[in-house]
Amino acid sequence: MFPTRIEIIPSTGIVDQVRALVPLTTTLTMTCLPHHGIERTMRTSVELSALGYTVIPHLAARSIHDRAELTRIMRECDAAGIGEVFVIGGDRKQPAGPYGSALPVLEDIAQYTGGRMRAGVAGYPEGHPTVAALDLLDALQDKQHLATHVVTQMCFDAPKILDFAALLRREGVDLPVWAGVAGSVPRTKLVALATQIGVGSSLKFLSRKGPLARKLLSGDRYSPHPLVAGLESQPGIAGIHLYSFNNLDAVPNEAGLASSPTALQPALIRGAAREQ
Ligand SMILES: NC(=O)C1=CN([C@@H]2O[C@H](COP(=O)(O)OP(=O)(O)OC[C@H]3O[C@@H](n4cnc5c(N)ncnc54)[C@H](O)[C@@H]3O)[C@@H](O)[C@H]2O)C=CC1
Ligand SMILES: Nc1nc(=O)c2c([nH]1)NC[C@@H]1CN(c3ccc(C(=O)N[C@@H](CCC(=O)O)C(=O)O)cc3)CN21
Repeated sequence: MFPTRIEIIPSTGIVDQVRALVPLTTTLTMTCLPHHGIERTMRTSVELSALGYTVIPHLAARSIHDRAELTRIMRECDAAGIGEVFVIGGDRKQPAGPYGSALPVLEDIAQYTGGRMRAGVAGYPEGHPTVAALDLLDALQDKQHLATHVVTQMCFDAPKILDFAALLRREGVDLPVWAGVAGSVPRTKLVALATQIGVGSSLKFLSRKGPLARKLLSGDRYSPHPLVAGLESQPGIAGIHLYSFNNLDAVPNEAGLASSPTALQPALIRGAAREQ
């Protein structure tokens, strides 16, 4: 089984929800949305870290107000025992401060921490709605000496993720690739979220593709099970980054795990606890 990390959104009440449903040994990654800001990501990360979880805050470059804020964040990470962050450009149209993209944030983090902070960066197996594929590849090549791994944007197609990992190798990017996979969330919610983040067309394409693809989207909930199985059968992927969208509930009994694909999310959440 792949090592698995669970991405959560720092919504109100999430700390109690995580505490109730997710094993303490799990690695969690904490989204940074433009309307939340980084402070909320950091506050929730520090709280969960204090409870004993391994937490990876997302630092959206465009949401950082100034360099002093970044040094504050690094100090908070240090005090909380947080040794890894995920550095992303961010969805804010206009940067709040001096950082327009991930690279200068990675550079400052490396400088402030003497290279001790591990940092993930994003990869796009299906491209990006507004940034050209070559620009994204250039950016990855520029960032790789400061990064420890790549996490892929949500994608619904195993061959596309594997091809992307192979492309990175050919282009000289040797970082481990974690596959970004949507968790078991209600289908209508997934379609809305995928559209919002610019991967809606791949999801719609999937829904027209064939019996297996249709099965993924049939019923009330998306199931990541066939996608994860498709990745597991091939080399090239370091682990699963599960976009849970905070659907951490519905932990079934053990008997349900082997046969029910919708039970995969709880299985992955339990599996995530074995990453360490
Ligand atoms: N994959 C993920 O998990 C997430 C992806 N994003 C999206 O990813 C974009 C790029 O972030 P990274 O992959 O870290 O690339 P990056 O920050 O390394 O930048 C790569 C290229 O995209 C441009 N860019 C970055 N943010 C932009 C924006 N908001 N609008 C227009 N151009 C932008 C940069 O100027 C650069 O040419 C974000 O702006 C956002 O749309 C945001 C949050 C999470
Ligand atoms: N472009 C982009 N931006 C992102 O923020 C992002 C990606 N891509 N790809 C992977 C994940 C998925 N992300 C998301 C996207 C939307 C919600 C979401 O639930 N949005 C709710 C608001 C939640 C809240 O405010 O508490 C919504 O209704 O918009 C969560 C995580 C974060 N990441």
